[in-house]
Amino acid sequence: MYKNKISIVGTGYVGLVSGVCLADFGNSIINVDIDEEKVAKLNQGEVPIYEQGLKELLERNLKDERISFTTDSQEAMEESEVIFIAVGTPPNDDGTADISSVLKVARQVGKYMDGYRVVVNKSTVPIGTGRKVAEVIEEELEKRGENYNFDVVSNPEFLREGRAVNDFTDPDRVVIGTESEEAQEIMTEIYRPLFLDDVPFVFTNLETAETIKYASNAFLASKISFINEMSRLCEQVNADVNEVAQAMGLDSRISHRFLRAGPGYGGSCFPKDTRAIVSMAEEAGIDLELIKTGIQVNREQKEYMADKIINELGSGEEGSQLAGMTIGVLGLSFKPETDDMRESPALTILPRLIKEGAAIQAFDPEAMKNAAECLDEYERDIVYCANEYDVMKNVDAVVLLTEWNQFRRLDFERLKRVVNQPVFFDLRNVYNEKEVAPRGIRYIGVGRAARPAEKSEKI
Ligand SMILES: NC(=O)c1ccc[n+]([C@@H]2O[C@H](COP(=O)([O-])OP(=O)(O)OC[C@H]3O[C@@H](n4cnc5c(N)ncnc54)[C@H](O)[C@@H]3O)[C@@H](O)[C@H]2O)c1
Ligand SMILES: O=c1ccn([C@@H]2O[C@H](COP(=O)(O)OP(=O)(O)O[C@H]3O[C@H](CO)[C@@H](O)[C@H](O)[C@H]3O)[C@@H](O)[C@H]2O)c(=O)[nH]1
Repeated sequence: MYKNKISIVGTGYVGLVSGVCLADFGNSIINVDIDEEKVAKLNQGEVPIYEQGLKELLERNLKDERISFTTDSQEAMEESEVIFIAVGTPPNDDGTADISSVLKVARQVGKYMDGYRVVVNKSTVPIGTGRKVAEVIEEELEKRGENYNFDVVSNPEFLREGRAVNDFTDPDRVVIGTESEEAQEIMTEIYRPLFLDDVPFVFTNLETAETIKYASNAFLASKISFINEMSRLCEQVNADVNEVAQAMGLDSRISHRFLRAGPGYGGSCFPKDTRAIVSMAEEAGIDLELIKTGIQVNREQKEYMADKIINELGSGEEGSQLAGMTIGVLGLSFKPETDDMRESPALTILPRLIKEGAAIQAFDPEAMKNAAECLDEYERDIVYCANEYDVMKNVDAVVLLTEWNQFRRLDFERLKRVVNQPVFFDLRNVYNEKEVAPRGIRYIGVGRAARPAEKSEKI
């Protein structure tokens, strides 16, 4: 049985969730970060991100002393035979992934290791990075005149924000890319509860594992762009995209998952990883046309949603279409159950509405602090409200932007009483025209059948 300590460098979504969950699997974890404040809070059991179930799991494993947090990477790396790299790989301006933090950690491994080490890349890194990590470690060892043995493993992470603990502890697969049998055995021990639970393990080489991560994200992102493009067609031909997606999904080769039309995908992964795979393919002389088009469709979809609102409500006067109007916005994060605003459709749609003269009243259960930071240049145009019904007060339209559970059962009678104009844009197709329109509220979804002519006049 594998007994040594494991270092996990990085305490973001991936590093922290991996650390806490692997501790819960019975491993002894040292979680390292350069952020002193974060480390101090984590040692007190405070979780800096909003993630279901994480706090309870952290508290339990801190109490049982299976996990600790530190800024001292040297001590952590000296004490651990296995070192996970889970630091950020943000996009450079040209779309390529910035792997400087990953290589920095690799350099530290080379500096501090004092025996055999398994270095596990959990960050999403360009194909070939595993080999670079090995080179950097070799360089450092050479400088020291040492010749310790080590293996590099690619172990990409597939968790979703908001469901991270669940995804980590009940994954569809675990991918382990390494040519070393010893490292493979150690990795299997670390994930032993999943291995025993018959979770599929994919053992492959470094490059294949790195490619699996990008290919998976690019496929899912393209699937969303596909249905979003279909939604535009549906609007023109009196079809309903929800029904189309549902029926398509009944074909098990297609599956209905990730086939929900909406305002476009956001978040820290799909936008960044699709751009990165396109860049790395270009470097390899390959033009990923399909993925490039998916990215373009997604960019357009966010604008298309803003156009939808402006065209429906606007005066026709370019630049001041929405002058004097107030629009209520429900949800700001890129998806429910997270406070993450990265690449959220709200960051495209709200500025467009404001530029056309609208004032915004908005509410999000978790993301308002982050939203206020991201949208600080529009500070004077956005009022952040206490709840969904305050958002609706005296507005000229309500826009459902993120499908938080509490927005899935709105009191439309109350909405009608407090709004100035009863217009409801449902950008996540949570409702449908049949249930909303009979209450005297104009309903506009995404890719839904065009309304009958007599109902389509503006109110
Ligand atoms: N967020 C997700 O849902 C998700 C899912 C799968 C994969 N990924 C990938 O995992 C990686 C990490 O993503 P994240 O969302 O956890 O990032 P994040 O930005 O939330 O966290 C990164 C953490 O690493 C720390 N850090 C940076 N440099 C460091 C260093 N040299 N030493 C120690 N700590 C350092 C930062 O302080 C930060 O706490 C990325 O490559 C990302 O693409 C993310
Ligand atoms: O049918 C769908 C499904 C998702 N989305 C949008 O797609 C984005 C991403 O959603 P989701 O995949 O749930 O969130 P992430 O946390 O970004 O997770 C993705 O990115 C992670 C980081 O790489 C991967 O680990 C996960 O497997 C992958 O799902 C969000 O804006 C969603 O609103 C849709 O519009 N329609």
